Amino acid sequence: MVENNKSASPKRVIGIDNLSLTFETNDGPVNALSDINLEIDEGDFVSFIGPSGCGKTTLLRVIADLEQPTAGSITVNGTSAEEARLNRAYGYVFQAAALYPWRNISKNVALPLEIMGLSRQEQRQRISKNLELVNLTGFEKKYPWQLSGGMQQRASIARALAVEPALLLMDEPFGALDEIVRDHLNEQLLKLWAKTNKTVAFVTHSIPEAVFLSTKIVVLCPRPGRIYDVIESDLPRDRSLNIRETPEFLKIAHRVREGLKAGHSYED
Ligand SMILES: Nc1ncnc2c1ncn2[C@@H]1O[C@H](COP(=O)(O)OP(=O)(O)OP(=O)(O)O)[C@@H](O)[C@H]1O
Repeated sequence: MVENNKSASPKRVIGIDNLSLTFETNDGPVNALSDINLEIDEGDFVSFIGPSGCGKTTLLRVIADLEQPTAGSITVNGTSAEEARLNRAYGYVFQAAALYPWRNISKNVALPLEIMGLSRQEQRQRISKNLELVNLTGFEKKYPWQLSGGMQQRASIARALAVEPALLLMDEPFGALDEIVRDHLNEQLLKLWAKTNKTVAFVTHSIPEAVFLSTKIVVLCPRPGRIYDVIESDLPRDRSLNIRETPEFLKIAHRVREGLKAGHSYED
């Protein structure tokens, strides 16, 4: 019998069931995440948006196995989060580019590849392929401080991509950049996503950024950190920045804003 591997339903990349995480602190317990249920499929671009302290970073860190839930369960790429981490199933991009100043761009991208023990030739191939993906070909020998903030962030994305993960975890990668640079990088990121078919989990504080980038928007609210709304976007996957003026875009942005307002205490 010929096995048909093509299933109608997409592959589940992240499955989160009744997950909670409480930090024990000197001031008592902090319920960073409470009863989270979420499914993310292959090729999804999912944004997490919510006020400060609602658990966005903690959720990303749980997916990355950098924090352990106190209740519930999580699978990443069909395995435990720990196994996924050991299998290098994800690349992680932080808010600050976190490049090593004493290494040039090429050597920064090479770092995880050196740790993986790849041959020099394989390292060279991956460096050149991924710098090309983020439009940094020609900047291999430059040091981080010789590049703009946006270019540094692109270099850190290239470094995350170089391990060839199926999943990209991005924690406010463009939060510190001005709006025009951010717009440009948003467009580039969408193109890169379309080209590579990665699954992306993306933390942001920006409503337009979340709506522009995502296939699914998860609105969180704090104390305890929980999901308030999950919005499946019906915008076409192939989009340009002009889409932000359309009624369809504004409708989704409105729903996100309403969710944020409902979960906001304004005490902070
Ligand atoms: N290691 C930790 N120990 C104790 N409490 C923590 C720890 N990490 C996070 N918290 C608390 O958990 C809650 C969620 O924090 P988290 O950083 O995930 O929020 P966030 O939504 O990412 O916030 P921001 O938008 O400001 O980055 C906060 O109340 C925070 O103070």
